Amino acid sequence: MPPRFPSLPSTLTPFLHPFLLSSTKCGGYRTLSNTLIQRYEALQESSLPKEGSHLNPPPDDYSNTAFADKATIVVHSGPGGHGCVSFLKEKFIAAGPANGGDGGTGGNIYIQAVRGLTSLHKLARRTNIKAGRGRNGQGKTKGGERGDDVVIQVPVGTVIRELERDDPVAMEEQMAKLDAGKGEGESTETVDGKGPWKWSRDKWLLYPAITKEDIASAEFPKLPKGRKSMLAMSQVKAPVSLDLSVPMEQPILLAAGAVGGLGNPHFVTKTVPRPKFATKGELGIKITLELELKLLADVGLVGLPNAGKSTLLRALSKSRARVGNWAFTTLQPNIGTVVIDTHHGRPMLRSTYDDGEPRTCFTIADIPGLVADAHLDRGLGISFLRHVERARVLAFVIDLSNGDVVAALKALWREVGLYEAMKIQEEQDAANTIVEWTPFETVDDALRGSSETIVIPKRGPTWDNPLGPDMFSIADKPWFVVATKADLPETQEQFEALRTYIQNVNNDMEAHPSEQKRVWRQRVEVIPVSAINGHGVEKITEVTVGLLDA
Ligand SMILES: Nc1nc2c(ncn2[C@@H]2O[C@H](COP(=O)(O)OP(=O)(O)OP(=O)(O)O)[C@@H](O)[C@H]2O)c(=O)[nH]1
Ligand SMILES: [Mg+2]
Repeated sequence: MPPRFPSLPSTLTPFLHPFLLSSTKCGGYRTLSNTLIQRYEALQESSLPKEGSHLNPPPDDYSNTAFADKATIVVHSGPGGHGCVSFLKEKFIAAGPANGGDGGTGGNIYIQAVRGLTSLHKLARRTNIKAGRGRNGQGKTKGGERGDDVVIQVPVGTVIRELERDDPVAMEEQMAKLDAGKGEGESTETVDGKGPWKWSRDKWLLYPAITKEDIASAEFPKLPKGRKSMLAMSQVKAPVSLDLSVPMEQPILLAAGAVGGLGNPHFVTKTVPRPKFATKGELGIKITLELELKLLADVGLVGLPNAGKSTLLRALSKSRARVGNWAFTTLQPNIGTVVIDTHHGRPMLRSTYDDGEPRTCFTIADIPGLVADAHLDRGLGISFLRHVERARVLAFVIDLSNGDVVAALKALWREVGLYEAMKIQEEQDAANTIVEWTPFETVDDALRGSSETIVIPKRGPTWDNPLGPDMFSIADKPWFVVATKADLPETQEQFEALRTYIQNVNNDMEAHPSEQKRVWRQRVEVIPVSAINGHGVEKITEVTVGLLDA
């Protein structure tokens, strides 16, 4: 068929600007006036933004988005402040009563999943996170101030697992229990060994002017047991294992600050009216945690290398992802935020989260290009596919100027499908693992080599085990196709081929490109865009919001 309008170049622009070629009632084509054609052609010629603009940047105009999806941190709750040894000093009182204040409680460590964060890179840089120490008690029965709390904010979709815990108070309690079990009625006081006194030197704070004789003759009271603050009751149960998949209104307590020491008035007895000692504050808890961001972004851009994913991200957001006319420009994910409500006037689109709260933005992840056999770890392989698995909606970015588009889409789905099949197999293997172990209880056992076989049953993720195998399906995710580089010549046929193919998939006349059985069954959209000009990209926002709200 001859071109419908011979004077126009055969690019896809007609379907980006269909009004230019709309047919009239009588079936013929509306004749465009010469001036309109001229303007249109001028638009065509100057259609590529000049090099150096935001959407067609030189390769060195980029900023690396700091991104990390894993972090290991050590959190320390604050140690308690020391109790104070002090005595009232008044003009006519020679030896005033004890009035040392208690030490302040150490700061707590909280954790909270919030919307708006997209990466763990800030946490990955900070290995140790410490809450403030409680202040020491002071004279005149003045208690020490509390230590500063720390709230660790993580993106929604973070899974937290405890690797190691050092809780001195709990350890002490355990030891005390063991001791109590050994000799009934025996005192649990620690014996320093050297002196005649029954006290653990590192637990007590002594008056600076105390003499050896004082110590030797002093009746030290029973050492207070390792104490915990009331807050410790509401601490997350050890070992910590959390799957923070929804935003939290209130942070939760990971590690409570340790209690402060007791001031000397606590130790006043008839025999010791002016105790020259107080206790030190307890030590805080130290927990090593492994954080992993399971949900990467709302939308993941899946495409072959050089398809135009990073340019598309630039067109949709303020991202300065690196763009270059070669494969593998992008080596790690760039996350961009698409703002749909700037809080100036009416929002561009109305959208809400599952909990009814209005959505003001969504995130897009531009990930490295996918090559054939990526599931066998070619190209950036598995690391790339791991990111695909984590997006809520997938946008397949197809370059209309680069050969057979239907084949490109099928190749992308094939890789994703193969990866998924491999992952499911791996997880099933892991889930059915048989662990053999030999609990030698007696020497006889060891000699006979008796062993016990434990089969760990297949389990899905639960609150206790959020890292349990999850039988996810990538083909189950909502998806759409972005046909990009529509400004280039000879792309219209490719777009038509792609549209026809997707229509057939939508009408069940073609198999789903993933060739999986359980697939997302709703209407798949094909959106033509020219990302480099920013044309047609609003439709992507509209479709994405529709899918996220569904
Ligand atoms: N004409 C035209 N060129 C485009 C368009 N989008 C991207 N390009 C060009 O295509 C090339 C590759 O773009 P990128 O955005 O870096 O592609 P990518 O998919 O991120 O590439 P990798 O990160 O390597 O996978 C660049 O030279 C872009 O200027 C478009 O809509 N029209
Ligand atoms: Mg890129």
